[in-house]
Amino acid sequence: MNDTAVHIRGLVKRYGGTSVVDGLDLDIVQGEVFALLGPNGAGKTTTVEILEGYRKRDAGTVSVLGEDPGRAGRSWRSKIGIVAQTATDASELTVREVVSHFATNYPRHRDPEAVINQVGLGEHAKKRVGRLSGGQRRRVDVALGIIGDPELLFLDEPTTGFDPEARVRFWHLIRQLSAEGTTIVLTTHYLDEVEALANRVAVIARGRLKVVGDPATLGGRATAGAVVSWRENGRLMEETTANPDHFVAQLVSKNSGNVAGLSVQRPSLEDVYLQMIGDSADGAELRKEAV
Ligand SMILES: Nc1ncnc2c1ncn2[C@@H]1O[C@H](COP(=O)(O)OP(=O)(O)OP(=O)(O)O)[C@@H](O)[C@H]1O
Repeated sequence: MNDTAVHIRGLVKRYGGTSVVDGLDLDIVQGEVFALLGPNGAGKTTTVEILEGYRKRDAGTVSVLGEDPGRAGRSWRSKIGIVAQTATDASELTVREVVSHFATNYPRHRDPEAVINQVGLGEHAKKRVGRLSGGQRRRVDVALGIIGDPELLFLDEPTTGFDPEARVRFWHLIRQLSAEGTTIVLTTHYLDEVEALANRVAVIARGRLKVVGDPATLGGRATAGAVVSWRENGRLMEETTANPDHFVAQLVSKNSGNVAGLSVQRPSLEDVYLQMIGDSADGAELRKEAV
């Protein structure tokens, strides 16, 4: 059985002679939550829109659920869910009307009421979409993305504008969809979202793949040196060590089991991501912009 949901080899997209996607290779396995991470303008949305069949490529091979998105038809499209970066237009229709109407596009769709509740809009079902707040309207986008019960769901910066409670609720929904077998391609700038949701993450810069892997171990962060800190006689002490388990055991033993303010910190996903981006030309550009 072919368990590859997305297969990309040598993908190129050019605008005015500049390659904004520049020889990208990626494989996304069925059932995984796969995150795309990269600075503004890295080529993430362009790549995703090619995978969705909404942009033409200039070179390379692309297969999404076994078909070329540039040529695939209606039955393929009905297996794809999309939450695009640009939000749904303000509508005079109510949330319930919009979601129910959208459902009729799909041969096999979820129950509109259940979906409205899942995205946390149950008490706003009778409100016109145009009267919702920005974050609530974004939740309508998510509802429309999942109403067709997609096999593959593209989420392009889905939680922008969400309040913290809505984000946690959204994460719960994504985990639920993933547990049911939906493959999810998530583009986000929130590193905590990547850590909370993604099985694997690809870091893209200037249209090229820099690294792909498990967010927990990306860039060797799980085995990188750790900073152990603690308080001794009222002073803050710090030690960088490649073997924090051993160091902490010694510290605990030396202090008869009582170490004040003990903490062990390994590089965060943000640390390794910024390091990777900083190592590239994009980082140099970002630093230049920041001056
Ligand atoms: N239709 C277009 N015509 C010309 N250039 C374009 C077009 N669409 C995108 N680009 C350029 O391609 C590059 C990649 O854009 P893209 O939207 O894919 O980046 P991104 O990684 O999704 O960025 P962000 O994080 O800001 O959403 C950018 O430099 C952008 O200006």
